[in-house]
Amino acid sequence: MSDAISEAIGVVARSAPEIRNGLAGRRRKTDAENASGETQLAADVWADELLAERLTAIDGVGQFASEEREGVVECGEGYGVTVDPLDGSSNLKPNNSMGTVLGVYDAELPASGRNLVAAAYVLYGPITTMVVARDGDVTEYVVEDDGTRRAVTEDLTLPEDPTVYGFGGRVPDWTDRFGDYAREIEDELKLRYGGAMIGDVNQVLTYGGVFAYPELESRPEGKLRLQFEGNPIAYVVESAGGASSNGEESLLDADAEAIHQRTPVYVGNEGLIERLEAGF
Ligand SMILES: O=P(O)(O)OC[C@H]1O[C@](O)(COP(=O)(O)O)[C@@H](O)[C@@H]1O
Ligand SMILES: [Mg+2]
Ligand SMILES: [Mg+2]
Repeated sequence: MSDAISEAIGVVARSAPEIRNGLAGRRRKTDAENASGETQLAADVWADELLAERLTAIDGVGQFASEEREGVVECGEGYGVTVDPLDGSSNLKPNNSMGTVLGVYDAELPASGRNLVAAAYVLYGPITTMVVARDGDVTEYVVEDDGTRRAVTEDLTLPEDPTVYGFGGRVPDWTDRFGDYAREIEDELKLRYGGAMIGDVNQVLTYGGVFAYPELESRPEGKLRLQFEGNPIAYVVESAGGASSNGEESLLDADAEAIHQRTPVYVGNEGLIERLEAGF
């Protein structure tokens, strides 16, 4: 069974250069909406289909779910695999960073983050990198054009002295308690917000700090999805010595109720997440 975990990580790595190269011709909107009610880009649909085909073919993968498809695909016996095929796809038009997010759950989907056995993401930045968390270790790789990975940072951990923050959502839509927290953080750290969770979280992992897509007045449940985004990113950040929260508890402890359920997401250095929870 554990081979299926490596296989899933390998499939995402090997697909990354292909996904990157296929983006240029797929920047247009389709007429379709995903299960979260967002208009899909041609690239979202294409990356979803490519990853679905390859991940469901792995022996030991029993279920596949994606932000870009309604239901869970049953494909055999074994792990539940989730993907956000393209994270931050509204960045495709202005040609800014985007990512791909993978979660491997040893449980039926939707599943608690405590059932994750691995999580990983690809960052399509100036170079293509991949961060993989497994068995408590986090490794950063450069992904070569042929899809092979070269480790560049082993035992990745958050720097102790945080320097950056990035918070999503419109400021007037923030709740008072999140606004109060943001004001404190603005005094201490430097704003870096790129509009793709993966890019924004990767700089928190690199420089230390905090990323949030918070609860909003108009949408207390926030924007990001627990199964495809919140849990895998929490698993990576916690494995790197940081912390995660939905405002009350670790994202990994949140109840999994529906495959596309949303959640507020707060991840970063432990002290910064503790302060957030203390003010909530
Ligand atoms: O445009 P906003 O409101 O800042 O939202 C940005 C957030 O939405 C997302 O783009 C949602 O992910 P998708 O692009 O996969 O739907 C996150 O990557 C990002 O953190
Ligand atoms: Mg996303
Ligand atoms: Mg997406």
